[in-house]
Amino acid sequence: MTSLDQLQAAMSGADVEALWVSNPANVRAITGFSSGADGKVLVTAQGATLYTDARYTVQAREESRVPQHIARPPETYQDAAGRVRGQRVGFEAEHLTVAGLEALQDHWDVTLVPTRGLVEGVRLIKSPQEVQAVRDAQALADRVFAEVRPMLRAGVRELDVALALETGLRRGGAEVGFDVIVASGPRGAMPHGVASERVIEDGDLVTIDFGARLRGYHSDMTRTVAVGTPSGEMRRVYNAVLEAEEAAVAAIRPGAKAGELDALARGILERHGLAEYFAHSLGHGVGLNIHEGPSLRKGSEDVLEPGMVVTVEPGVYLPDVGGVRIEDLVLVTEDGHEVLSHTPKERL
Ligand SMILES: CSCC[C@H](N)C(=O)N1CCC[C@H]1C(=O)O
Repeated sequence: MTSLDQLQAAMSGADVEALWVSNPANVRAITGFSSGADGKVLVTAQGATLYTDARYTVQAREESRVPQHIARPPETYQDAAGRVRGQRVGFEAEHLTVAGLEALQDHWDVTLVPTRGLVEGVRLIKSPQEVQAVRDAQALADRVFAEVRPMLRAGVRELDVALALETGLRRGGAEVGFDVIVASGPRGAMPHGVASERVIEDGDLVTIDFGARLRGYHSDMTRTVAVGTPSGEMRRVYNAVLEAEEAAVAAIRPGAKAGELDALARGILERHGLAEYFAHSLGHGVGLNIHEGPSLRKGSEDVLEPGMVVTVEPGVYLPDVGGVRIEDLVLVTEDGHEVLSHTPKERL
């Protein structure tokens, strides 16, 4: 759903006449072809061509918004060579492998120019259809969380909670967006504590971070829930994280500077003496990739615009003790924001 016109304008700004796109999500963004990992795109002033192989003839015809050329290397490169001879051709420096670059050098009579973030820049602002896909993915995740919430009790393995979430997402027609994080008790100190065999205990806080992928688009949400009564220390941590999260969400609007949102959340945790345990950024954009721009991190100069979809997910991680993270998925609107994740947050 990426606008080709916008991409061609970005290419001009980067002083390239053509662009060789190898990043799977970028291939999908330009063409709609869902097997982006088995495709490449050549964008020129005339338009875009999807290159993929004969396993995808029918699928590419059904899905792609741009003309397709079915071939395998080296024929792929030979066909593209004729379209770009003598030009300045950009390649995606952050994604093309060394072998991939060598293949271009071997087959093309062009000036190859490393580029960064051209397609990603266009992907920052979601179209209405893209927003709908993220919205639908999150609505499914909210429904699945509500179904699974009653099983969060002492005696249940983290793995079984993850399996129930995964099954719910799959039954709902989605893929599992990323490895489900279920981090209970002391494991909560691991921001990426994917579900383990640990058995949840009475008094644990359990951090659950999961998302659906629907029509290629992700959702992302974290809730930390109490099983029984957690310690006073962990309840204080929970309430501090909740305060930081709610304040940062409330500050989301067009023109907000991503670095300042991070600083706002970090400042609240600082007041609670917890900033040193906030071990990651405040959030990130979400779309075809679970992590994409804009970046809501310390020092980020990204500025929010309507149509961006971002997470707000402060966390505090106390080694050997436990952790808390609370995350909402938020759409930046013309006059502020809309929270897309509707799962209630516990008050401890
Ligand atoms: C591996 S995908 C993780 C999704 C999660 N919501 C997330 O983005 N984070 C959890 C810890 C911080 C943040 C991250 O930067 O990975």
